[in-house]
Amino acid sequence: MRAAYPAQMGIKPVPFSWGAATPEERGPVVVSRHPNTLKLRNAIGAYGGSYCVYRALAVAIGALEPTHMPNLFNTEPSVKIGPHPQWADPRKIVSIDPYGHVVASAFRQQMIDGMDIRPSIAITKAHMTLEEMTTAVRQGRIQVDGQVVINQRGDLNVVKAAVEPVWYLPGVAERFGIEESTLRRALFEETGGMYPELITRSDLKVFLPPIGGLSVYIFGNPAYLSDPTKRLTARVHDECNGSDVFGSDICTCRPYLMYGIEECVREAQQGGVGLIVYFRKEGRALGEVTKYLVYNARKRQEGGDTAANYFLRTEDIAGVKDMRFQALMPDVLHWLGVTKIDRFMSMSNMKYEAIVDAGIEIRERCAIPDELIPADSRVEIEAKIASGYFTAGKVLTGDELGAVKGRDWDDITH
Ligand SMILES: Nc1nc2c(ncn2[C@@H]2O[C@H](COP(=O)(O)OP(=O)(O)OP(=O)(O)O)[C@@H](O)[C@H]2O)c(=O)[nH]1
Ligand SMILES: [Zn+2]
Repeated sequence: MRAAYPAQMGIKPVPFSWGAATPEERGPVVVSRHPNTLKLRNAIGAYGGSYCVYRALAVAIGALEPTHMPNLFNTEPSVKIGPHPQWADPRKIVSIDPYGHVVASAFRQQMIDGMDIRPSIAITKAHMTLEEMTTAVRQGRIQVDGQVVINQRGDLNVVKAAVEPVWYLPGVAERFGIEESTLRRALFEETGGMYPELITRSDLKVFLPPIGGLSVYIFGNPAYLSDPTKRLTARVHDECNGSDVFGSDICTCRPYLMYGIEECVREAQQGGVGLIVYFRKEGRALGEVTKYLVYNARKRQEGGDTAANYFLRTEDIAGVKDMRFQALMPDVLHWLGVTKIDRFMSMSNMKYEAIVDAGIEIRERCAIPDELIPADSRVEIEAKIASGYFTAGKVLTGDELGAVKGRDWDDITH
């Protein structure tokens, strides 16, 4: 039987030095409670982000052997990313493991010796078919070149990566200007006391939090991302399932994402490279339940759903208007070796400031074109612009904001 709190005796965490220049000097992130690894753990939490809970369920019902170790044969990255100088700076990357994709090769010997070490990043390649790209090709906005756009249907050739969070707690605390102990206490409390080691094992500095990660989509040659002589168009997007997947018209999320992809494709076809980073931070990281509660409150508001009240309603319910904390977001750009972005497909001042604060130059900010904004999402976009989002146009105030109204629920007949 595996003890919940193993005796301290014999505990010998694998040496680990965040921000080291090579994976060998840095050491592997060892978090598994596999019997071979239990006493060697140098991190808190579990592999797999939020999916560790499903793994628990699989073990609980007997569908998965708790001692199963992955066979990583042939799972290596489809393209080489890095190493980049940013990886050797303990301050530049604090929320992902820059060596997360080279685990199988860098720590081969440890794995042969029986250690349970897992990649936190996987890099593959794919084709993707999107209705908007099919239309772009049909309307002649985008040409088929056989490389980036591979056929008349507008199918795209991409390299993509999945990245799970790996937090270096002193670095995360420093990024937000707080004490590490304050961060550890809040993480312990707000996860229902789920990770006692946050409090009891201050020697363990790495935490794999049970949250969603991010996906990276690269259009064109991935090596160009870190080449300052090549142009880069990029969009960083936070998940909005209702719009991104299901086409809800209350916000601009999918139209902006698709516009970003089209511009990435265009950049890649002109000899540069395109990048989309997609974060699992639903509803500004407040979650979809909060988001829908806000939608209800907005639509039932006396005087209608107006831009003037947009953020107030969110704050009433969630206590804050945003929990995405973009300060950690640029880590993935450092991982990719990005030093400047030529065209940034976003109006968000929070994303912009986080990237510029991380020392990455943004040369041009590109707003979503007016014709792509669904009527009901005027409320959102005008409220965002009034709160500081980038625009080349007019910033509405006072009564003007109150006059921007969304669709009434009365219009919905069922
Ligand atoms: N809580 C809440 N979240 C929303 C609402 N509408 C959209 N969202 C979320 O807001 C986030 C929007 O992220 P992005 O599409 O990256 O856009 P942005 O950060 O606002 O800025 P841009 O880059 O200019 O598009 C996503 O996490 C959405 O799920 C809303 O009414 N309430
Ligand atoms: Zn949205």
